[in-house]
Amino acid sequence: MALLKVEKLSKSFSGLKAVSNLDMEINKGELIGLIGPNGAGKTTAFNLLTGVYLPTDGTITFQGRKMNGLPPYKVSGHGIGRTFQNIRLFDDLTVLDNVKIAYHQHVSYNTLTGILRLPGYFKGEEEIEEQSLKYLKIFDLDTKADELAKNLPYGQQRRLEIARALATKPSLLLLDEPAAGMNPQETHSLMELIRWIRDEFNLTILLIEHDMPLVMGVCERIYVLDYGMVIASGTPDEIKNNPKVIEAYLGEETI
Ligand SMILES: Nc1ncnc2c1ncn2[C@@H]1O[C@H](COP(=O)(O)OP(=O)(O)OP(=O)(O)O)[C@@H](O)[C@H]1O
Repeated sequence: MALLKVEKLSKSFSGLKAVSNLDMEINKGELIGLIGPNGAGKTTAFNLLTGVYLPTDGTITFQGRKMNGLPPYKVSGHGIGRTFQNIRLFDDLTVLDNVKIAYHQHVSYNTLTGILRLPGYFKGEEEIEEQSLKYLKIFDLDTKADELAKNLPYGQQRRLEIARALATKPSLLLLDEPAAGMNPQETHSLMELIRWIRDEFNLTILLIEHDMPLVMGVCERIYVLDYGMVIASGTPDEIKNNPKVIEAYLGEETI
């Protein structure tokens, strides 16, 4: 059974079909790319998958459960985590607090324990801090734990967003242009990191990206959207050589 099955998923904005009849099947452990020109519907697809938008039509099935109509916090609770194209950190909180906030929903102490500050509460807080630092270390951000998020360079903010998404303990992680604004060296190490977190955390990853070396280097399969529709899907080699994709997106120079 596919981990994520998307059938005939559509979303219209006052007549504009942003996503149209999208079919997609992703198996556990896969690393999948979603590419296409600007305005093709990629971010809208992510917003549908995470409950930000209600589909106009179609179904989303995740781990055998229908996800249509669930609000974002419930989708996240079921194990779909994401990052955003426009970084959405809490700018005026520290790097550590940005991760702690995400981790909070997974620690088991009840409200009364929290209100009364019983020993279980402190154990919970300690555990959150320890785990959050662990995530920061993975992304080489542990030495920045006490800095304000807004003071980090752009590439580090992007890594912090991924760390925060991981702290929600997803089984499916959606990354929206993780390499945007990164230099080639940062992009290369991000590519290795994405592979590593997939293996280390048993993740399935779907990523939107315009950086073709990253997509082609890291993804096992790729879906290509154009005007909201899938125009091709396949391995990086199949996609690179697909005339429709070359015409709509990649351009002749990539052949
Ligand atoms: N909330 C909205 N209201 C109206 N139109 C929208 C909304 N969100 C997206 N659109 C439109 O839907 C289409 C798809 O947009 P979307 O952002 O999903 O594309 P994209 O493939 O992610 O593009 P990019 O690569 O530039 O991020 C575009 O024409 C966009 O203007």
